[in-house]
Amino acid sequence: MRSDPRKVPVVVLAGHLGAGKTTLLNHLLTRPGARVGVVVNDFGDIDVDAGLVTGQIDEPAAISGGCLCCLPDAGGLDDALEVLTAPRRGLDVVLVEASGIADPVTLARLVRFSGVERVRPGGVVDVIDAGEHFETVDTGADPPVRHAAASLVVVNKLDLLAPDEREATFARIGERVRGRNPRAHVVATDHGRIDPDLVYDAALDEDPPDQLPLAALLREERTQHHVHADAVSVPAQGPVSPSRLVDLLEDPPPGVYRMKGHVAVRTTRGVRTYLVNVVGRSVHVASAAAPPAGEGVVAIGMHLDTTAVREQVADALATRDVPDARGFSRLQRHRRLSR
Ligand SMILES: Nc1nc2c(ncn2[C@@H]2O[C@H](COP(=O)(O)OP(=O)(O)OP(=O)(O)O)[C@@H](O)[C@H]2O)c(=O)[nH]1
Repeated sequence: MRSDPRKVPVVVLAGHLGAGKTTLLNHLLTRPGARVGVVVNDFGDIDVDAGLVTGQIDEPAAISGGCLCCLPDAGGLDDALEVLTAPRRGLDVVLVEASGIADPVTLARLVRFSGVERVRPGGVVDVIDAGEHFETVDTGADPPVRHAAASLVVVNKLDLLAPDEREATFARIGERVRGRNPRAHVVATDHGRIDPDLVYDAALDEDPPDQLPLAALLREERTQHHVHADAVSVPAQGPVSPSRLVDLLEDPPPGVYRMKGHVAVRTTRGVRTYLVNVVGRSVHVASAAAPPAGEGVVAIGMHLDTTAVREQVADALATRDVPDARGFSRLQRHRRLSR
């Protein structure tokens, strides 16, 4: 059976917190020629990811405030897909970037059973943080169920491993993925730099035949629910103290695995804005333009004491509108190391 050309493939970009989904998405959007629509699911209340999507699209449809698979009615996913698959838009593909806590099996199901007529399931791309995978995702005796949902597995961040560990780690992840899903395509990369055709070609696949694990999983009545995660979003009211900010980034509140957001700092040459990212133990700081919706940080983790986390993050983001040379040089050091 050939696919209906009037339908638009919808590809889910999944991956654990901070694995590199937004980075991969931005890489895909640099491909000239493809007309791509984007849906971004930010788990916190601040649209950090939506603000970071760059490239040749009008504007991403942002679904924030919770994880897609937990929000009632999938949090408006069908509404976004209805708009993006409208024939007058003429899109070749729609990419849905899920929050880092979303379960790929549930996401695949949301697309498969979407009420939108012009949607065609285009597969699941699962981004893996090569350095953290065996600490965060693949921690049991059996390979994780999520591997069954992926049509393409992108083993990312290999640059963060020692050169002599890369091949073995990639092979080990591939073996575990194929333990669940012999058909999954597994690629190695860093910074999401994969051939975009891999994603778009995955989108050309017909529906998987019934014997495939995904089809069976999708038929199951009970969906797999992810471990409950909490997000604490704290807006900043003005420039912050770089010393306190760096203290926060280097030593996040207990249970916080992921932090991201924009912050501004007063320097002797004016106010500078930074994009900050924490994933596990790694801290990434980059210069950024001031976000239209204002600065702020989202902290995400499992079983958080949200009141304590909020207080700690708010303390670190308290306004301090005077230059602090020592703090600034600590922040700049992180920025240099992040390049
Ligand atoms: N060194 C290195 N850093 C990377 C790579 N890919 C992404 N990063 C960095 O990792 C951090 C998280 O990347 P994102 O693309 O925001 O990850 P994400 O999966 O979208 O994050 P969530 O949506 O919060 O789950 C950022 O600081 C990226 O610059 C990589 O391959 N190597």
